[in-house]
Amino acid sequence: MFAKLTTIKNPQKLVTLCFTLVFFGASLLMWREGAMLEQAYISDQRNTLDNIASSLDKQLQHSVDILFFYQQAMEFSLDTPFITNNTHPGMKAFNRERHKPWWSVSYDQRRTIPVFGVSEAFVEQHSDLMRNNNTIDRELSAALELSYLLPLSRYASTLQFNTWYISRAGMFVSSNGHVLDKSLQTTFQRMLSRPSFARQSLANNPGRAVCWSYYQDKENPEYQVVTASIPLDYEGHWYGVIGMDFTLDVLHGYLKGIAEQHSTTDGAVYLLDSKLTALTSSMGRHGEHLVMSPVDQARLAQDMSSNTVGALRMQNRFITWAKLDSFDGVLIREHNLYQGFQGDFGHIIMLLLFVWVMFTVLLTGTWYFIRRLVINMSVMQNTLSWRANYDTMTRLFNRGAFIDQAQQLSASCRPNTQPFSVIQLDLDHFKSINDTWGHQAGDKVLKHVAAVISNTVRKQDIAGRVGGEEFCIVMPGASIADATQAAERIRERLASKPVVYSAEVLIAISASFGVSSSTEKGDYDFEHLQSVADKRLYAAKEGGRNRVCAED
Ligand SMILES: Nc1nc2c(ncn2[C@@H]2O[C@H](COP(=O)(O)OP(=O)(O)OP(=O)(O)O)[C@@H](O)[C@H]2O)c(=O)[nH]1
Repeated sequence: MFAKLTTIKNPQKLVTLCFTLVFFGASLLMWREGAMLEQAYISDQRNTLDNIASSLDKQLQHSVDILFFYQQAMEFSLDTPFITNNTHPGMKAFNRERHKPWWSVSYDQRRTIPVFGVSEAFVEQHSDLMRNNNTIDRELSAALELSYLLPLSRYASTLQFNTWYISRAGMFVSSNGHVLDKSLQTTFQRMLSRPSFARQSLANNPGRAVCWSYYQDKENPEYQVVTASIPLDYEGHWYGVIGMDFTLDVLHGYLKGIAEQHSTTDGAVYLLDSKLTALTSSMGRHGEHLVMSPVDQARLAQDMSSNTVGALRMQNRFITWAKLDSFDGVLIREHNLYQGFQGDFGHIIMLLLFVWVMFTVLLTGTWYFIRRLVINMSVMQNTLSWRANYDTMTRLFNRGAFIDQAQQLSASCRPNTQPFSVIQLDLDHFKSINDTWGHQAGDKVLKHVAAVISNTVRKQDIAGRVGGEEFCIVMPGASIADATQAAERIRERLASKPVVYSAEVLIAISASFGVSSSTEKGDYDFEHLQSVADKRLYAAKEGGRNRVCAED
């Protein structure tokens, strides 16, 4: 195992790979933690908004229940009126006033709110209006009974700002009352034009359900209300509409209060109508703080088409939404990134991020340190292994490694009887170079000789320094003649050029060569071939040096 590891070519790459795996593994775990926290955050946000929506729903439903109570009271009155003929004081007053452009009838000044009305001519001008003399006494009776009940609504803890009844016979009752002057006609006209009235016709609301609408007065833009309205029908005839107005101020105050109750002051809660227009919010009377692009609105609408509560991330904002049961709209809560980080979940995420950054820094530091260590070890190992095989001065194989290589080569040539030759080389009078110019000069000569050998032999040949000033070359595929020629070339190159030791000192050198080959006797024993070459080298020395001897 260790041996395998030591032969890995790029241990630093392996270290980097291991650290990368650890980094990605740990980051994945952190990311998973973060994703789980995000889910918990989303559920928390949803629950909070769901609670707010339920509270608002409860309040609105309570108001709507009161609206139904008024409707039933008026239906009961239509069924069993207390005014049954024209002799009744209320009827007498109505008959006196009905032709005036504006009028009021009140039954008991202390307890009731007056019933206000417009003229006969006004009624005739409007296609939606109709004053039926056969039913007007019943309707007036019902309106007067409602005027008894409406002052009580202030004791019910509801959100409404104004409760009213508008009759198609040209009269109305409003819990906020009215001044008896010509503005009454304008008020009546405005009430007719509001969607809360128009949407309650038999054609527009065949199911006779509660209708929610938003209204902003064109002449007085500050007057903005959300209205719940229900029709008043009796014996198949549509008499009028009972409604409740909730001003944006009231709704804003309610949202603000409830948001504070749920400790959600760090994020705004908005009330949106069915067209996803923000009506009001916990931040301000209007919903103008909410900025939603058409794309965001489309995403929200799509999400809302299949759920009643949900959450969406929009750029750097987080939106939770909940549909309201009683109101045809939606409540949304907006949290920006900064607000998100302020809460408990934000703190945990920050801590997680901090741990991840610290871990990454430590891991990077450790990776750098270990990588450097491994690189240094690898360089040291390579140097040691090179030194085990090579001669540091000449950069040729050292004696041991050369003999190993030469034996392997001769063994590989033997099966095919491929020629295999050996050249043994010894510098002439090298001692006198050392003695004359010093050991440094001798070393330079040895390097020069090694360079000449390396540049002269072929790629497949191997050269080594086998003694002090002794070299050996093995040549696979070379016959005795080829090897002799090669030895001759080396000899000539050495003898023809002196070694430049310094500017003034040129050292003339020569060498003697002994050559042997398997082509002589079919002998592939390297040691034997080397000893033959050695003997011939001595013969060359004996014969006067600076020569090649290739035979006995
Ligand atoms: N500078 C240097 N000298 C070396 C090194 N190794 C061996 N020598 C010297 O090489 C010389 C070899 O001398 P000898 O064996 O007498 O041979 P020679 O002087 O070349 O004479 P012949 O071989 O007979 O021509 C010795 O003086 C060694 O000290 C070396 O690495 N560097």
